Amino acid sequence: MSAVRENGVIVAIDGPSGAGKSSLTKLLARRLGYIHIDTGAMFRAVALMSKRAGIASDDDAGLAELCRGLEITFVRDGENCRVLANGEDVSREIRSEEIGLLTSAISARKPVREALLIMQRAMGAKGGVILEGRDIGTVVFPDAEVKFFLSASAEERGRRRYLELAARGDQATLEETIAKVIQRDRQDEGREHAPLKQAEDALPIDSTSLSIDQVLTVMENAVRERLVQGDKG
Ligand SMILES: Nc1ncnc2c1ncn2[C@@H]1O[C@H](COP(=O)(O)OP(=O)(O)O)[C@@H](O)[C@H]1O
Ligand SMILES: Nc1ccn([C@H]2C[C@H](O)[C@@H](COP(=O)(O)OP(=O)(O)O)O2)c(=O)n1
Repeated sequence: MSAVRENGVIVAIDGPSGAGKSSLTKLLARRLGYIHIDTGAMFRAVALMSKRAGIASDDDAGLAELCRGLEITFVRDGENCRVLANGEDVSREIRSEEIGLLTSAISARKPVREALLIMQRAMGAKGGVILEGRDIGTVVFPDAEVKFFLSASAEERGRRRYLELAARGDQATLEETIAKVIQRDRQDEGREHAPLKQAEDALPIDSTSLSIDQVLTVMENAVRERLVQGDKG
């Protein structure tokens, strides 16, 4: 175990939509016995609750009020993790394409980022966690012991998302899906607050031509090497 923090190290996995963050975080957390924190799901939960409350995506005062009264928790469900918003399981509802697009707008608002930043730091401060998102290694935990920036070509990420949507019966075409991925990239990279970008000390992994297992091996080796370093003090 690392001598760095109480429960182990903090691992940050940042990257654009469809790069493989959720898949790899889930597998790596299982390998290491770490907690998986899906920060994207937290932003999605805020987006869902704002939609239900009729709060516009640019109503910063309304969004700040909403976040003050919102408790987001993760509950292990066998191999999976349920996302609860004020005790309600919203795991499925937050995954719709509509909520995904709304989340991209909501996540650009400063009050939302400030509120979730406090929650994310409280969840991960003791270590033994893997957080996936857009700004983990740059804003949430700039002192994270291990940082990855996981990417892939827009075409490959669109293809992966297209296969996912098709498996859910969604009729979107491959071309439409690639275009949406590129649109989300632009929004996530171009926003003023905590834009998507690679931390200077992050290990870049381009998964365009790598399998999930190949990426997992690279990540696990990097974390275990850091744990050994930590034990040496
Ligand atoms: N290296 C890879 N090769 C092939 N498919 C992948 C790879 N990484 C992820 N996928 C698949 O791509 C889709 C999106 O992966 P996901 O982990 O949800 O990405 P993100 O969380 O970065 O949006 C999933 O269906 C996943 O199984
Ligand atoms: N730490 C984070 C995580 C997600 N976001 C934004 C970026 C995305 O547009 C939405 C949804 O993130 P999510 O990771 O669920 O989306 P993908 O699975 O990557 O398509 O939230 C963010 O701004 N900061």
